[in-house]
Amino acid sequence: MKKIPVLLMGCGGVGRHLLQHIVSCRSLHAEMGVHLRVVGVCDSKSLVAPVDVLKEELNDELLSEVCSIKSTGSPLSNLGASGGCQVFNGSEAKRETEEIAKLLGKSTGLAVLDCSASVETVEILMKAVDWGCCVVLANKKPLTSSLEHYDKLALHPRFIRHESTVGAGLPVIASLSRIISSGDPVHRIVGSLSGTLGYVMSELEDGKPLSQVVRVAKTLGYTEPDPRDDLSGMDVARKGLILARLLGKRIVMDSIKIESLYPEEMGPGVISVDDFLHNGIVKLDQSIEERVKRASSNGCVLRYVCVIEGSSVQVGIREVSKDSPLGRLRGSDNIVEIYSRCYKAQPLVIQGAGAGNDTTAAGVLADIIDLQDLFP
Ligand SMILES: NC(=O)C1=CN([C@@H]2O[C@H](COP(=O)(O)OP(=O)(O)OC[C@H]3O[C@@H](n4cnc5c(N)ncnc54)[C@H](OP(=O)(O)O)[C@@H]3O)[C@@H](O)[C@H]2O)C=CC1
Ligand SMILES: N[C@@H](CC=O)C(=O)O
Repeated sequence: MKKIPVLLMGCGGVGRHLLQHIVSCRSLHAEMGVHLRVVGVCDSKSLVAPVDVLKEELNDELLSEVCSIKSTGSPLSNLGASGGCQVFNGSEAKRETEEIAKLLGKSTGLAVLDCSASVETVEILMKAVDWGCCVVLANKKPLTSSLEHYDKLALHPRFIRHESTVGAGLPVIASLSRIISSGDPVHRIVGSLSGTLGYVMSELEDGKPLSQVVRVAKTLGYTEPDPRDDLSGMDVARKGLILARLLGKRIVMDSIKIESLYPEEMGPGVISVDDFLHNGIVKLDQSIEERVKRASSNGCVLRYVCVIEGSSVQVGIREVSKDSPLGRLRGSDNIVEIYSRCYKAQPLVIQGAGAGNDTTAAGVLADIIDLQDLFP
């Protein structure tokens, strides 16, 4: 049986679903001759790991306990050391995470999984790459910070997978990578890349207020931890940047034109998430309702669209015909249209659920299995 050691950073909605998928797929993976050996789980402050990471793993019972503790909103540190596992907190957790990555990266191999929404993981990811670890990302931030970080992560393409960073579990990165490696030049990508904004726009069409649908989108697991990351267009811009960089464009976030759905005075530096969701966003209900009605009187609907063409990436609201593929999109579905030499008149179209913890975690799991040939 091939053993793949994995260390998970981030145990929120996506991370917990991933652990549940790993456990529920045990017999399927055994039939495939693969066993995922969980050697560490981190949240923002703690790490839980077996005493001897070379020989032991966190067993399925413990993984279930981790999931139930985190699903109540409690910190991982509540777990307490028991049953052969150790809990490290604060700077000790960071140090120990690095020790595990160094030890296993250089011996058995290790897949470091980033299911956090933090930019702080970049530091360990950079070191993990140097130590020979594989990296699997749901987190878009490491790929959308500086070009220096991007280049380092992308240097060994066989060692990195990040399908869930664009379109959640949809095969967007895999399809685009195949087109690129076949030498088929991609001219243009047009897409609705946000599950949250797709859901919001189609619910607005049904006459619901923005404030209400954003709160529902959060409970459904579609939004980023701070839904303003979606509403500002930043999350879509990150996806656009990831696709553009995959196409070889040397661009940075500052060069992307982004339309935000809320004004600066409701931004993260000014009011809290709770304040925004309970008091701020209701003030936007009327203006967006009017915009939806204006579009409807033209036979159109609003969609938050990303267009990548040449070295330009633009993201913002567009009025599109109700009968167009973008206009027919419902709920959290994403659509990505890729135009290339081979897909010139009719684009290659990828469409389906583009957000949600279940599908995102499934995408991460498929990425890990895709790396199996790199492990002894
Ligand atoms: N939900 C979706 O549909 C999709 C999500 N994604 C991406 O998946 C990622 C996770 O999303 P989601 O699960 O909803 O987010 P959550 O906020 O639910 O979970 C984030 C987790 O990351 C932990 N964390 C924060 N900082 C660090 C750190 N420095 N090191 C280790 N762990 C850390 C948090 O710890 P603590 O619990 O202590 O706060 C928390 O457990 C995001 O990057 C998101 O963009 C991608 C595609 C689709
Ligand atoms: N918040 C994101 C989640 C996936 O990346 C979205 O709504 O698309």
